[in-house]
Amino acid sequence: MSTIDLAKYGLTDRYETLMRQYPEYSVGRIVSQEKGFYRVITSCGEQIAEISGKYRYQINTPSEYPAVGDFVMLNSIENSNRAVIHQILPRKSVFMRKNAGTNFTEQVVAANIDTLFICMSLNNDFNLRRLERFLSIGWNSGAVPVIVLTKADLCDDVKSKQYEVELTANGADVLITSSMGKDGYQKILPYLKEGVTTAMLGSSGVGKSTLINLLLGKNHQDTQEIRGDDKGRHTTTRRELILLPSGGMIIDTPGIRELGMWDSASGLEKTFTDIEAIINDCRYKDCTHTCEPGCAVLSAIQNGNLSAERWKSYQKLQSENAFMEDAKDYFTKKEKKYKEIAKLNKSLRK
Ligand SMILES: Nc1nc2c(ncn2[C@@H]2O[C@H](COP(=O)(O)OP(=O)(O)OP(=O)(O)O)[C@@H](O)[C@H]2O)c(=O)[nH]1
Ligand SMILES: [Zn+2]
Repeated sequence: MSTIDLAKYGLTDRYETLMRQYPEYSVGRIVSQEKGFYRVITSCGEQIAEISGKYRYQINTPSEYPAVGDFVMLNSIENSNRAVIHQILPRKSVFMRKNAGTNFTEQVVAANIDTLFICMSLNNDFNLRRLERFLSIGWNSGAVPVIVLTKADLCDDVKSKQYEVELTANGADVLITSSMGKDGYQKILPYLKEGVTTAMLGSSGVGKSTLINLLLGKNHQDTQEIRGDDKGRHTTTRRELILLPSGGMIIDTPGIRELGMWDSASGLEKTFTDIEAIINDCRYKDCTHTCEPGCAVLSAIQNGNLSAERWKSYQKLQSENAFMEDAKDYFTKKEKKYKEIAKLNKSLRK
């Protein structure tokens, strides 16, 4: 059986002390959250875990659910790669997302991030007010923000912009990067030490994925083989807490991205009124805009009224939104169901 050194995954003395309260369980760190289960890295490898019914019943607020980056106490189910989560160890830092318009007020998008890279591009995205907002999200979380100015190759007054940012940064480090040159991301490397957890925050398109891919040296969508499946099927799983070859980790979740998504209170519709109008002209109400006759989106792209890039960006933001909606829906339903079952059990025992 493989033994994994959890220090690489950020298990420090702090957590070692905290986990001693639960000698009956072993420790693991959540690397991704999927519909209905978590992937947890443990000293024996990756396991698929669910929260115990008892823990779920004790949950009072959504923030008590485990999230990517959490250290959890679990017990493994023998002869399987499954486990049950019984406790979350106290968080060192936490990123919350507020859901406007629902009673689902706060949700944890990631936990235990040490260093937060706040990315802002030196060209179109440059906006000191937004930087201030991101900095406050960073400081509030408990992580240490580091400002990463991207796309230096597209800016001809780097020095003066750097100066403005340093005045706004209020003590946070400011790094200049470009993903065009081979070495444009080197300044980030000193922050990626073994056991350190990082994340990238910033508006869409500032170059976060490009930087992450450079740091990884490959595309981070892993293809994993499902073992024990007679069809030898392949599935794509997205690991959201990723170990970097340089040491250290990066957390890249749709939730974290979403924190950087909105510049103001405006929603997707407001940002993409042009696309919403085009979609209205599709022949079919349930048009998927992929192959249908009379699809207004496809013809707008073809005749140049809509750029394929803008369409791609819209779809990306849409799917991030859908992901959050699904998660919200799942939690609400599951919570309700478990509470009902627990109540029923309680009344039967009386
Ligand atoms: N010129 C230049 N272009 C860059 C640089 N970094 C990224 N880009 C380009 O900018 C575009 C957006 O980059 P992404 O890495 O997808 O941006 P992102 O921040 O991950 O965007 P989201 O996934 O929407 O959050 C891509 O076309 C990149 O090729 C850079 O340093 N210089
Ligand atoms: Zn269409």
